[in-house]
Amino acid sequence: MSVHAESKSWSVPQLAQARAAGRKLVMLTCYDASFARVLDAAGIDLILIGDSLGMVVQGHESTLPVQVDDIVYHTAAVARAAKHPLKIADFPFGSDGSPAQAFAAAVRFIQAGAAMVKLEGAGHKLGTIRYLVEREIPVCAHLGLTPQSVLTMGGFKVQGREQSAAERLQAEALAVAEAGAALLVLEGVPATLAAQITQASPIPTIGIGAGAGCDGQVLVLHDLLGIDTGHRKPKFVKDFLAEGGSIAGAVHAYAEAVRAGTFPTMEHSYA
Ligand SMILES: Nc1nc(=O)c2c([nH]1)NC[C@@H]1CN(c3ccc(C(=O)N[C@@H](CCC(=O)O)C(=O)O)cc3)CN21
Ligand SMILES: CC(C)C(=O)C(=O)O
Ligand SMILES: [Mg+2]
Repeated sequence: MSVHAESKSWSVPQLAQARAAGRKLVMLTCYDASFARVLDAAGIDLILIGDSLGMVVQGHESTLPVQVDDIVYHTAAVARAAKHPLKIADFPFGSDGSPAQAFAAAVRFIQAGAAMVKLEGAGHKLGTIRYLVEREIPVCAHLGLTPQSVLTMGGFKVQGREQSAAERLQAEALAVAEAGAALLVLEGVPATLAAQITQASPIPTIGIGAGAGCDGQVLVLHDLLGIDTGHRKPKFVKDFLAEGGSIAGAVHAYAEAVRAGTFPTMEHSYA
């Protein structure tokens, strides 16, 4: 039996309560049971079974080859071991193209142990968010640098730098909340813009490369452990293993830094 830093299990309504109480939300990606035990014991609030597994576990150049079966498999492994964190399963590319298709995948994610599902984008995805929420499936939105848009973006590029793009992002953030999303990941967005979006947002925001003004932070687990995944390292990545001294210590150091507001600094953000 592991010793848990937090004894409670997270529920979706508690996300808004944490935000109202001024408590930062600490999220990490995780793909297997052994690491899930470490994250659970360290008191991580939210675990994302991210489609980033395509790059850090499967060795692909992008997240595009990931399948629904892969997310189901890894969600089940994580859910067996992590009891307290809220588990969020990431829709892989092409699995959320229509509301009915997304619903079928979401049911598999929930039955594998997820409590929430995450999808990239707004636009036609707003209808899908509404469709899932009406069917009692909690949804996390994801805007800004959406890695599944790598082909149209022409690479993993910071989003919202021009005024028109910033305004579009602000409108999308309000729209996903209006459609029923309960959480919003902001990735690869200038820190000032992410802070403005967070202030205007009716739902909590989680940043990755979006500055310290968000309501919480997320990182890819392998990045926090300083593992060379063979891909270009984004500016927002910080190796916590050096200061943490061990894998559990690194996860702990990350959680403490997010809660204290000492991570990220501008060194790990975009101006
Ligand atoms: N290990 C890992 N960490 C991640 O954060 C991550 C993945 N994999 N795979 C899926 C996506 C891809 N991500 C990425 C990948 C690269 C950059 C990157 O190199 N960005 C440039 C931005 C340049 C600019 O537009 O100014 C950078 O210099 O940080 C950002 C996000 C985030 N996600
Ligand atoms: C980087 C996070 C937000 C993600 O979507 C993933 O890990 O797949
Ligand atoms: Mg993802």
